[in-house]
Amino acid sequence: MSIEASGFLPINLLTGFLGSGKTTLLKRILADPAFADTAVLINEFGEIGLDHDLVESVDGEMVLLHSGCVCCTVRGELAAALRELYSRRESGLLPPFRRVIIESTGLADPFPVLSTIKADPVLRHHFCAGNVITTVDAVNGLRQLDTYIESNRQAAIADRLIVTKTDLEAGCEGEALQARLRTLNPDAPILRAADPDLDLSSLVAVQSNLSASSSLSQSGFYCEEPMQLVSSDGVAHQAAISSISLSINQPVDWTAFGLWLTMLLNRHGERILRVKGILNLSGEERPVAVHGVQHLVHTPVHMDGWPSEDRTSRLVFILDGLDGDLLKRSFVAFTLARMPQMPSAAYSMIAAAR
Ligand SMILES: Nc1nc2c(ncn2[C@@H]2O[C@H](COP(=O)(O)OP(=O)(O)OP(=O)(O)O)[C@@H](O)[C@H]2O)c(=O)[nH]1
Repeated sequence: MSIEASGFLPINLLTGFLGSGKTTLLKRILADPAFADTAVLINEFGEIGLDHDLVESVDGEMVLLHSGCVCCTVRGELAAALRELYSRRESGLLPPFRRVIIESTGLADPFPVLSTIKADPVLRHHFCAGNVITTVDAVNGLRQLDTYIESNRQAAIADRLIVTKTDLEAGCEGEALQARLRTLNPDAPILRAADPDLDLSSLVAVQSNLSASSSLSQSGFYCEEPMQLVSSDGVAHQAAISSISLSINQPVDWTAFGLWLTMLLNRHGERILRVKGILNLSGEERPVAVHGVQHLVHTPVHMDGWPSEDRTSRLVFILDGLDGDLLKRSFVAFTLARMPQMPSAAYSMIAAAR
């Protein structure tokens, strides 16, 4: 009996390190009419949540879990949000969605997230295990696996490993990354996001040979005792990681901003794990989404429109050991400049930051 036929609603966990392409993959899945009946929960690290704004024009229910990481600070909120989704579905306030996808933060340890769902008596009776889908960045993935234990855990627990950004990949890192992933997780298929034949239904499909109730205990999805993994340098991070959110309520000059961001990531990319934002650019009606992952600045993308009346430009940075105040001061110096040249104060702060 397939799980969908059993009446239990599969919960799929979409995980993967910061900036590895979770939201991009989620948008691709939700754009497929086959997944129209999907409820989505998005969790973000950082006080301004942006992903729900970046996932544009999605039918269905989308819930943003605010103010912290789902694996440590908002576990209760996750369980409550799932219960609420279910009860609204039952009372007809929501369409009868047939699966849930949770997009975790890029820093989430997936094990506590999964245990949270298993531990909740209400959820256990209505939901069942779907797949853990883990995105791995072909450009930054090896370095992230070397440095961050979360990245290893995310790869190890995956039912499906999706290597992203293979279109940007240089040199022979691809093979080394593949070998590392195989060591961490010998069983999960390793797929490429760029593969035109990537079968999305195989990502969110559920184990068809298990009954819903047995899958809760047998699948790796619900793991009581997380396996112990140690990053290659033997150091678990966490303490030094922080996030800062910046906003600016006047139109931004793209040339100056692009220069500021490029210099910043160039100089401090090692310690800037992620930057993302929505910008209100001078002379542009539509907002522009900007993304950076360590030293990599992605091509900015024009969004279809503003997600709300709010036209404020918003940026979120996730930092590892970099002084957030200094970054803020540099940003303020940048925003005070009226000319499209790099304001010297911002420049010198970037250069001076240690
Ligand atoms: N070239 C290329 N860019 C990609 C690919 N996948 C994602 N990106 C880009 O990588 C950047 C980050 O992608 P997101 O989907 O926002 O990553 P994320 O994992 O959701 O990020 P966080 O939620 O902050 O952890 C965006 O600019 C994407 O367009 C890919 O396969 N190829």
